[in-house]
Amino acid sequence: MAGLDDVFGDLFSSVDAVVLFSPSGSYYERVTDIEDLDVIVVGTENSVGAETFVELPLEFEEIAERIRFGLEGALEQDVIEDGDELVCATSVFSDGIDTISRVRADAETHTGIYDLFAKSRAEPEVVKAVLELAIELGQKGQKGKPVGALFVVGDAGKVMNKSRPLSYNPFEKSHVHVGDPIVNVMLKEFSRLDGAFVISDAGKIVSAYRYLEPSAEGVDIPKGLGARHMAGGAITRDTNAIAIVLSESDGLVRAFKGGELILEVDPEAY
Ligand SMILES: Nc1ncnc2c1ncn2[C@@H]1O[C@H](COP(=O)(O)OP(=O)(O)OP(=O)(O)O)[C@@H](O)[C@H]1O
Ligand SMILES: [Mn+2]
Repeated sequence: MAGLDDVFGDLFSSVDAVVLFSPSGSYYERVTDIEDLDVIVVGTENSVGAETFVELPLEFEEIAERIRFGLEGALEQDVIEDGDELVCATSVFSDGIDTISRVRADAETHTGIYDLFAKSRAEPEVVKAVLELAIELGQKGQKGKPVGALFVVGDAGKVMNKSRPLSYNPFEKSHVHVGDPIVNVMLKEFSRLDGAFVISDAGKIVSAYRYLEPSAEGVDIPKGLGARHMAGGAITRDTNAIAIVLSESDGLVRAFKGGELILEVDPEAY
């Protein structure tokens, strides 16, 4: 008679490391007691004082995202290597760890999502709020029609210096922040109009209707993307901003950083 170990034991054979997502102190200690086992802790803070720690800017709700982000960070920090076999332990249904996934580290599936959040000037929550807004706008469009939008996030002073107004700035004297539901409605409304939104590191809407005039020198973005994407990509080379672009023509949301396309998501997949 086979036991559960015969069936599920494979999950644990020839594992290179165990990745614990936000473990409790006692859980962490029990796992580190196992001989010859590399243990990596991933979480928003290193509350267990782990030797090897990868910081998450957010607790991703979606487990696949949480794991992908954690592993991308671990690869980035060289605490795991391409091809490593990993056991990832995380919580889905309770406060404690209740779910195990066996995952193979794959440097090629690098999405850039770690860089986007963890290595940007803007606050992770701000980056997340803008990304979510762009995805939502991509799903619904504006009054049923597909809509495009360009958000430039972070390093706003420099971005303002490399752009000019296309019209009067409706956010001129306001102190409103992205992520606020009312502000998101305004941003969606204004997305029908031309130009870019400029957002500060802390999420303040600095301006709408900006025409970006970055130098396009050394910018390498995929062929076939138009002026909005070129301007969005180029401003991130000229400044320390990131750009999140919703395409009106193909419906995809793209993020640029350092003049490069680093993330491409289909809003319909969310
Ligand atoms: N330099 C720029 N700064 C700010 N906004 C711009 C700039 N260039 C273009 N846009 C905006 O992008 C809109 C679409 O332009 P275009 O079709 O060339 O871009 P695109 O990259 O093909 O985007 P889409 O995929 O949405 O069509 C323009 O109507 C304008 O609002
Ligand atoms: Mn176009």
